[in-house]
Amino acid sequence: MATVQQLSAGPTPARPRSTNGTRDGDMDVDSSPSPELSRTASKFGSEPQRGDPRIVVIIYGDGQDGIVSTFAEVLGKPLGLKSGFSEVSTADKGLVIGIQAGAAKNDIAARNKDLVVAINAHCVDLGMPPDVYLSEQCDYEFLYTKAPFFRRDLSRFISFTLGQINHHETLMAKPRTYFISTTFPDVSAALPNLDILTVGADAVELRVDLLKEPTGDGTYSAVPSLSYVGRQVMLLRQRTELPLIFTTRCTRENGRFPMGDPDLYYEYLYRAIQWGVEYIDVELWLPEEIRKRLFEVRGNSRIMSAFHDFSGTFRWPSPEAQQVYVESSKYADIVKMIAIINDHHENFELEYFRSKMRAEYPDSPPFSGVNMEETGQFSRTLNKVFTPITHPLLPIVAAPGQMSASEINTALSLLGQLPKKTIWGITSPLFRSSIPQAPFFEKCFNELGLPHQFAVVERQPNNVASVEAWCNQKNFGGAYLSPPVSWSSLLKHSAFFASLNNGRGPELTEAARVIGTVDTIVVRTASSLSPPSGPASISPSPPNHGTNTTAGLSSAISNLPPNTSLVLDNASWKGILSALTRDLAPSAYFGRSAVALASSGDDAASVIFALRALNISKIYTVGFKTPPVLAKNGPAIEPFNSLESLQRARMVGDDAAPFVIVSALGPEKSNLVGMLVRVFGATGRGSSSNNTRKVFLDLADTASARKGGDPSIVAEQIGFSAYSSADTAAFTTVETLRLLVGQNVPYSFVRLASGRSLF
Ligand SMILES: O=C1C[C@@](O)(C(=O)O)C[C@@H](O)[C@@H]1O
Repeated sequence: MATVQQLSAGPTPARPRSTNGTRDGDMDVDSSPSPELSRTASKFGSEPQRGDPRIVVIIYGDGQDGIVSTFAEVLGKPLGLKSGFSEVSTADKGLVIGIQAGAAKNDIAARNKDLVVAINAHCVDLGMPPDVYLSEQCDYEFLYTKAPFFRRDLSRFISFTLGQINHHETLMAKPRTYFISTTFPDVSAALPNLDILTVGADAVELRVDLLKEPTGDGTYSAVPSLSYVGRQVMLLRQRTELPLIFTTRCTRENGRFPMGDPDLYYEYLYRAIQWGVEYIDVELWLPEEIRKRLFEVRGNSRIMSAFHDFSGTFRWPSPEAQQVYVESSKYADIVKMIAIINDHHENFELEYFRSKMRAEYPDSPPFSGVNMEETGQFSRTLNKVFTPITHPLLPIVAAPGQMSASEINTALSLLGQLPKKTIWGITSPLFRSSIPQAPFFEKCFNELGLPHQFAVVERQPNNVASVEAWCNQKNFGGAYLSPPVSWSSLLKHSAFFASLNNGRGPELTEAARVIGTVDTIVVRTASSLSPPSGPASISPSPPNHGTNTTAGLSSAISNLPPNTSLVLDNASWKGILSALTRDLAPSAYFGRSAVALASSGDDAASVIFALRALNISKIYTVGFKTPPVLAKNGPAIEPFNSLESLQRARMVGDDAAPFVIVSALGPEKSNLVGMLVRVFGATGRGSSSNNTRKVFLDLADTASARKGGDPSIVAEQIGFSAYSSADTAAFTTVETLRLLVGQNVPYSFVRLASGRSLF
């Protein structure tokens, strides 16, 4: 199962090694060989980890003890209240402890940092700032509003700060990443348009130096106060699931943050770490001890070292440029260098610098390097790690020459770097989607300036090999398959697929291999095969296409362009995982048991794979036989094959009773599903000792006619949190788009664009 990331005590969990954009071949899941297939080495970057094992202590304000139970619920732990840190002992392991703010002040400084992690939870409705002493002393600070309350925000905050989720490795393994530099004086203005603004972005930068805090007399404070900034971070995080980048750009580097007092930077940047901001921009000019300290105390946040040269005399081939790179690398998870150039050829000098640094310092962090102004725009199309982008809806561009995602893609396509492809949605007659997919994909492509075409086609119902007609084309750009198809029958029946890679077949991700079915076919070209900042020596072995034959199959002619490889993947398990962890931290699931309902092992496979990623310890199954590859090295599997077995599962102690029920049965089985939900709902809440609501996920198509009532309504009535196929479908679409076109489209945009209300 997922590797356990052990974190050291104190605010400074051990530094996970920077991936440097390289793909790591290790997967902790079942790894029995499938020799006929070449496997893609994909790491569970965003797969849940156990994270920080310390006791979580929530400091709460007067009358705000409700927030302690919400934290406990989200973490899936029982809670206890104490009147000081000195009362917390190892006997409290496994609990979430609440301490009232007044009492916490007495001994927070003397707390045992190896034992507890202190989180100051402050409701901004009660006024800002929070108690200054507590803010300084705590490990992390959670700012929230009571009405509306955003549980997703709390779940993400606590999962991130405790190291249960972290998207950095996944992002660095993407062929290209972008961040949008917001330039609003007050982010409230951005909130209504945030979904559209962030299409194509992998992270959102908050330019703290550009925020304008009104002083009340018609002017603005020279530096926005931490109170103002904290509220802005909170507002942004409540409305976007994307990682944030916290930037205090100085006056010399095109920003407004004064340079007179470097300690001010430490104060703001450290507070951003405490707020659980994912990326912290640390300027290179800051004194080394400040950069070093920030790096050491960064917890799970990642440091983006930043260097800008506006002099016009900076030269990429100079020894100074290399020195800047080396110095930046010392305390960084990403190195960013940005300069004004005078001539177009200097863009090529930057490219040479990029590859030289990669070759000379293969272990240094991923490098983001671009040039400014119009002359430098070419470099913005070539940079692959966190390219800064703008959007027409922003008040100003954050730097001269910034381009939007759409402009970058348009430029790439004009330069022949992003050839027009056809992407297919391959369905079969029985699986026509209730939501028209073509207009949605077209909308995304339009918004992103992608030249591709999208079309939905129907394959023959009993002939999986018929998909090859769309895939074996020169301009094939990838496909999603709904319903998914078994990869083994694809290889068995399709001469084209079997012949790829010299007869070894297409690449197969670990998820697709274990789940057994494929719902996404990704096209990899030689350039997209090598990660953005991986060692220069990595070179993909070009597959030999053309006239390969495999035993028992006639020869197949591949029409794919040379140096092209196909990857069979499965995105749906990620959709399930994301839906299950939207409002709960992964730890709420660790070690618990689950019920999975499906009418076949194929339908259940992605559910089991997702439950396994959540470290579920036991799965009771209904209606299917678990495929052996999934049963191996995973949670214990117990089929409900009699009333007695069901009764037994009901009677186990509360903590062992099923906590999550996932049904992949069709809408015609709603009666049965509702009945089972009632059976397990009757055992009450998550356990006698904690108050986490149980979870029910119904994967039945909500638009189809049901037989019997809606089991989600039943579930909610008896105290479950219920999620539907619409939730998983939107998360799966996010993943599918990421896989097919390499671009991030926010979940909220997907829900909005598919005509559904948000959350
Ligand atoms: O560092 C950068 C890059 C940038 O300066 C640009 O050139 O696009 C824009 C800034 O907002 C960001 O912090």
